[in-house]
Amino acid sequence: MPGTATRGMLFGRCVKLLCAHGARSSSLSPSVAVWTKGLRTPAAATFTPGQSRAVRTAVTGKLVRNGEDKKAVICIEGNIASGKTTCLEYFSKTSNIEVLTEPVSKWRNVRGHNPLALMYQDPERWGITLQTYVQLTMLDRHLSSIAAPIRMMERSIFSAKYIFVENLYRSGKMPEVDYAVLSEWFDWITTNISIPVDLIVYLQTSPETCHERLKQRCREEEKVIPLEYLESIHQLYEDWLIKRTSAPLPAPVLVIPADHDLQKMLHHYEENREKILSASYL
Ligand SMILES: Nc1ncnc2c1ncn2[C@@H]1O[C@H](COP(=O)(O)OP(=O)(O)O)[C@@H](O)[C@H]1O
Ligand SMILES: Nc1ccn([C@H]2C[C@H](O)[C@@H](COP(=O)(O)O)O2)c(=O)n1
Repeated sequence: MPGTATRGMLFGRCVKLLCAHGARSSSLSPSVAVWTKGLRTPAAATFTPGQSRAVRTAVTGKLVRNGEDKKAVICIEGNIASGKTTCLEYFSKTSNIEVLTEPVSKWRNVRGHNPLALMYQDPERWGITLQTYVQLTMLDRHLSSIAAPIRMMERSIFSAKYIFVENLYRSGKMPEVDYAVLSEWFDWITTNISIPVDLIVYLQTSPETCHERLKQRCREEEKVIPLEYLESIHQLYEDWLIKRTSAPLPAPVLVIPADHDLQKMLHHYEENREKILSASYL
């Protein structure tokens, strides 16, 4: 139909935009890898031996970033200040693992603006702004090329939506129209782009522990966070990853109790090393 863009055309434009942006000035990872739309029929796949970026297809019909779909993806999930960065730091010393922390520095400075601070100051006005940017930067994290065979990420595009956007909306701090627009974006992305996750590691803490660690970390923007905010985030995490009643799980969940002191936590990480890394055999 004249003037009507198909989904494929829309995606083509989207990828071209990302490429152009990456090449120009974006602080997002440059999108230079070859992309392909996964075909529904595996028999129709074309594969050129010896070319690392050869065209590959998937049975799902989703767009796949070539080569990256073979790597294991582990997402470390948990409340604010639960110890995710500390956990990633520990595993960063393991060869074969590339860790990708949450792009918080971008959320604190996008072209001179601080949407994280704005969101905490006035969530009704700035929640959509922050969460739109979080969604983009988390997608960029999921799709970035890495050299190692195992990708360990802090959080995911899934928790951004199922925990933080959901929390803003349910607490009445995000207007319904903002929630609807963010949901449309999220649904489009997850329907059309392959975002594989092999394992979720849930650092399970009490909100009180996080509150203490948050105060200790003393991030300027977060000084206004009350215990009740951490309780809401905790409840949403429990509903998603433990009760499994709220939103789809993108991967199996390994729960690590994380209220313990640092030394004990490092010991727990070591104890769970094999279970965590076994995600790469799946
Ligand atoms: N097991 C622990 N016991 C005490 N403090 C911790 C522990 N793990 C992390 N911390 C401290 O708590 C704060 C938040 O930890 P961090 O790893 O940044 O959490 P997250 O990345 O989940 O927000 C930091 O100051 C960190 O040094
Ligand atoms: N979708 C998201 C993700 C994170 N945040 C906030 C919460 C914290 O203030 C900060 C970083 O989180 P941490 O890694 O310390 O747990 O970003 C958010 O508002 N929305």
